[in-house]
Amino acid sequence: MLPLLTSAQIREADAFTIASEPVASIDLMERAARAFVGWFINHFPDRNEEVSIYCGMGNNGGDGLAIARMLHEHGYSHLKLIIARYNDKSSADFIINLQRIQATAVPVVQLNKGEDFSPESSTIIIDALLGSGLNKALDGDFKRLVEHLNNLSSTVVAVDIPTGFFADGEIHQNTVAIRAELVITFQQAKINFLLPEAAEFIRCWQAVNIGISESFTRSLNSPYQFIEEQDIKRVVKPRGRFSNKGTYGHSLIIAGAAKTMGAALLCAAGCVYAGSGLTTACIPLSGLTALNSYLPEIMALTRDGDILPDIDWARYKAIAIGPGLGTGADACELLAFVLSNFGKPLVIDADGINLLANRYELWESLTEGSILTPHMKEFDRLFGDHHNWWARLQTARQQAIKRKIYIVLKNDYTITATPQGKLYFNSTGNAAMATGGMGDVLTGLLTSLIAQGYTAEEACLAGIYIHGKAGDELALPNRMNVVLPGRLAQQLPLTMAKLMA
Ligand SMILES: NC(=O)C1=CN([C@@H]2O[C@H](COP(=O)(O)OP(=O)(O)OC[C@H]3O[C@@H](n4cnc5c(N)ncnc54)[C@H](O)[C@@H]3O)[C@@H](O)[C@H]2O)[C@@H](O)CC1
Ligand SMILES: Nc1ncnc2c1ncn2[C@@H]1O[C@H](COP(=O)(O)OP(=O)(O)O)[C@@H](O)[C@H]1O
Ligand SMILES: [K+]
Repeated sequence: MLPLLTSAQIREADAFTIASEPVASIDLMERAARAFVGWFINHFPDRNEEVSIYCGMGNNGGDGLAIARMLHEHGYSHLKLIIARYNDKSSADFIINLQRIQATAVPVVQLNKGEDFSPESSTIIIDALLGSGLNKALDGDFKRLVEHLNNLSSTVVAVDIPTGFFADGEIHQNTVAIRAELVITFQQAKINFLLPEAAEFIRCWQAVNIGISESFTRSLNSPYQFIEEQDIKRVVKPRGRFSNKGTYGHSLIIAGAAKTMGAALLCAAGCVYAGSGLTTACIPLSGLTALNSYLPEIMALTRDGDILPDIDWARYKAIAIGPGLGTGADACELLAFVLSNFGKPLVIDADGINLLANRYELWESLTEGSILTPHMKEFDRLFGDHHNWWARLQTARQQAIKRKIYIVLKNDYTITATPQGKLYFNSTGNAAMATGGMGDVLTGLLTSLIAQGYTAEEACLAGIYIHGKAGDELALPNRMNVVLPGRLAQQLPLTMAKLMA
């Protein structure tokens, strides 16, 4: 698990590393610049390309100066350095690096307050204007310069953070920040890189290690954590010898309606392919033929109008409710019936969530440890409108703590909020998975893991990781534009086996 830090915590971790390693801050800057240059050279190996490096006067600017010097040493022959002298103070390490670059042949241009910009012909721009020291929205000269740079057709590579983009906290709709093709960021992704508001400013990012103290970083006990493959490998367990279907639990999927049977089928598929020993689907009678022909492995418990199904609660180790269920009175009665009788944590998705949003009294019977898997719209239906993702994160955290539940907020980087107040960001998955029914497969997968004896937290973290990883395995090597949910379900056994190896 990689802890993700706020800007304030990053400053603390930098200071701790400087004092305890010990390393002089100018040498830490040198390390950061070297790490940046390593990646830059890999991506842009042409030494004849015109590169302009825009520097502020703080440490981000100091990095830019060191980067320019190193690129010069690596033979980049068309470098230009532009220093935006918009602040009254410069940092000590900026001044040292300015002296070092002035001893080279790299041309340096100064931009003073209010001054017009000279034409820019470079194909690559390195943005080292402002980094994690950003303390207010851009205005005045910085705003003008960033807008000017964004209007060019050059490729922008940002140092640590695109200038104007806050590393954490709310991103407002009218934010002005550098639009970077690539951000080479120090030590760890910044929290806001993982939220959808980043899409406008960050095409892709790469974190480079600069040796910030890992033990100190962990000791900060950040609520924000980034899931790594090794975390999941530690959790998933291969099937044992002498095991049988009873070893891997019985799951019940309560889903589907006459015209949304597909949701029930996909959810059941996610469940059975993820290894549930037995899977029963509680579906309307009209869907029975479809179920039997799509997945003969699944047993059926049919529903008939508003008559509540006869569920033998003790048989099931895990129950999911919601995909394609509808939001009518029948569905609502059914949800209330399950909530008050099962007595164990549930996985609630889709219409199950919509029903909870409409009937707040149902929350009362929600068992602690249950898992809710809303996408953004379902989340806002449950907890009210949010104007940005940072606010949504805070609500997810508060609600997960208050109700002692797991909230899996689905997105590019799906976020799991836990009753302990952690927010885990998932790193797998891709846009080929943005297809109706994909969430149904995830619900089945989570239910399956619970039936197999994983804890709710293990099921959430491993489930979302495996789901995204299966999507990556299908889409990325074949450059597929779309992956269908049914195909993804079929991939799960292979994805899981690889993680268990
Ligand atoms: N502290 C360290 O040890 C390290 C820092 N590094 C670099 O240092 C950066 C942070 O440096 P700084 O803390 O000096 O901050 P920045 O270089 O991001 O910003 C410089 C100063 O600009 C001013 N400023 C902030 N927002 C502004 C705005 N909207 N308009 C005008 N002025 C504004 C602030 O006074 C701020 O301190 C990181 O992003 C990273 O690039 C790296 O060298 C690695 C090591
Ligand atoms: N761009 C993306 N990157 C990563 N994962 C994605 C992306 N788009 C969709 N997904 C995943 O696909 C699933 C979609 O779920 P959901 O919106 O509930 O779909 P549905 O309700 O149609 O089944 C989620 O698990 C989500 O994380
Ligand atoms: K920057």
